[in-house]
Amino acid sequence: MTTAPLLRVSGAGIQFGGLKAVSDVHMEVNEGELIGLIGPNGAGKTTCFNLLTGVYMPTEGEISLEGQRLNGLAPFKITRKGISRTFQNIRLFKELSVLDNVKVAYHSLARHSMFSSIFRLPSHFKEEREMEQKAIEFLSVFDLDGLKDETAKNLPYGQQRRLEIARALAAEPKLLLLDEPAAGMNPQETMELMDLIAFIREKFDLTIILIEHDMQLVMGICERIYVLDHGQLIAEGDPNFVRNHPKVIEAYLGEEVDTDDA
Ligand SMILES: Nc1ncnc2c1ncn2[C@@H]1O[C@H](COP(=O)(O)OP(=O)(O)OP(=O)(O)O)[C@@H](O)[C@H]1O
Repeated sequence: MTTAPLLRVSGAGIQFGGLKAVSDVHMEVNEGELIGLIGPNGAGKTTCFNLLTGVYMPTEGEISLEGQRLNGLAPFKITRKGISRTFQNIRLFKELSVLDNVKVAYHSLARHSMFSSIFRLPSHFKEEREMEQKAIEFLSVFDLDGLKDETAKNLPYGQQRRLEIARALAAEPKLLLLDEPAAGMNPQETMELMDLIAFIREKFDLTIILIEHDMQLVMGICERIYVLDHGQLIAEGDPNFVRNHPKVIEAYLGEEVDTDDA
């Protein structure tokens, strides 16, 4: 018996004016997979994430999650359906506490009504308490619970990156999209982050797509990799297949890249 993929991207693309930033992309991602999305600068990786999360509406093709079409849905609706993400440039509420950053993400899913919030009904307080408890649990996974009252902007860079992932997870996604989560981290932080990604994938039953420039890192943890160049998929397969693919080698020529075994 074959099971349907969690995410299916069929010929998706987007055109900005005369520029086809992404074109005819096909992807099938199964539940539980950890997938790499790589490609040279400007290849269209972030644009793909923007298509998957409703930031941009595809001008061609179709995107579906668990068989449900996502084209045209607003980003918050797509989050509710189960896709959340982090950004290449960290996007936190910098003036809020670490805890509040995670709680804000919960609020987008909260069941309590505007009525119960405005009139401060018991159900409102109960849900608030539960939310806070859950937020602290999330923070502890990322070793940030001890910093819950710290203002987000005061965290060192590596911890801000981890907080961003915690926040994305608070939306209880099925599919987590990580856009260069290790950008700006030192090698030690990067190693720790990769362990953390492997850990949260198991703990929260996640499917993950990871954009990352560090090839060694991608090759080390991803089972399958999609490679984009000039907005088009040029290769897809396991790390070994991809690192030896002539089109991939050609696309990366001129870029400093280390494809040695991780
Ligand atoms: N809103 C937009 N309007 C016009 N062009 C855009 C827009 N968003 C992306 N592009 C173009 O689409 C192409 C792909 O950009 P994208 O940021 O997706 O690449 P990338 O692979 O993520 O690059 P990098 O690795 O440098 O982050 C680029 O040529 C970019 O200029």
